[in-house]
Amino acid sequence: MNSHHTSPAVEVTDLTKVFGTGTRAVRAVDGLTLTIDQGEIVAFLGPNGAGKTTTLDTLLGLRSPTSGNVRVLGTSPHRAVAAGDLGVVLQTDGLIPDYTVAETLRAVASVQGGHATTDLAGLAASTGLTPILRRRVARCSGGELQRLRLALALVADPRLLVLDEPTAGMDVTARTAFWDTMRVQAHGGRTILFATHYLEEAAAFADRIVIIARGRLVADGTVDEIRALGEGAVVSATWEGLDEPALAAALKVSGLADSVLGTALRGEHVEIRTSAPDDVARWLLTATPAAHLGINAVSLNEVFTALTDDDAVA
Ligand SMILES: Nc1ncnc2c1ncn2[C@@H]1O[C@H](COP(=O)(O)OP(=O)(O)OP(=O)(O)O)[C@@H](O)[C@H]1O
Repeated sequence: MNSHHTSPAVEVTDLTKVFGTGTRAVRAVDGLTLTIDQGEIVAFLGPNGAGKTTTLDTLLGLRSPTSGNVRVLGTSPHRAVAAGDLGVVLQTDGLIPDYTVAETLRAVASVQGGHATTDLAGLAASTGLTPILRRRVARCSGGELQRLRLALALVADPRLLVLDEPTAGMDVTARTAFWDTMRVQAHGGRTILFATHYLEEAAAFADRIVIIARGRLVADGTVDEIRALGEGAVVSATWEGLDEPALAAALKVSGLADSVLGTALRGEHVEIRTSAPDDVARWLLTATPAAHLGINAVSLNEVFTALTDDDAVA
């Protein structure tokens, strides 16, 4: 086997990208190191301005690093693109409004030359475009356009597919349909790297979640590993007639106040985030009027906010 097949799909080493100079310099990516193996499906998350797009642009050869190194499938981004190994779905691109979906597919396939699939009908079918092949680009919905962009990215059957917020602005139905299509494409060892703001879709679709903030890596792991970074669990219950002072007083008497990381009270619904969920649950059931008890892991959203919060201690 040659190194082309065994090398990582993506190797980012100490990548830094600075825009501008002097007092106006922006460190968009700040010493990022990341390896993605072939066949992995990775979600790339971070708040606005975290450096996701800049990192992806560097991987695609659209920007050069200020320092550090980026390799794609064992070679430079430019070589990987030239070899047809890299498929890309970006937030903006130059689709031609007057072309139909079919014409767009044919045009892109023709410029890809020898790398392009000869089975455009099959590609259209697998990306859900068959019913709209004769529709003009100008008349396509946002979700249809993204499926078209996906099909264009797949024309050369690339081994690495990079998508920058592919479902931004889609409604829930369109997002679900898009990821159903993506599932079909995530076969045969294709590596998929996508940036997103939607934690649920990262958790539902990716094997691995990479979170960056201010250009730096803040977390990297499976969905369960990321979730486990959230401290404690949330015990929820209904408690008739409860108000904030009564809750504080009851917790004080319970002897469990030290384990409590936070509380939220909405009407009769109380949530207690705690490092001792079993003890808090037992106390609620045996020593208080609380009912309808539930214990849940801290949500991914809460973990994400805690990890990427600007005020968080690094
Ligand atoms: N061409 C540029 N010139 C100057 N600054 C830039 C440029 N491109 C990006 N930046 C800055 O670099 C930082 C990272 O931006 P980037 O677009 O990579 O973040 P992002 O994580 O993709 O954000 P979003 O989720 O909002 O798309 C931001 O502060 C942004 O303003």
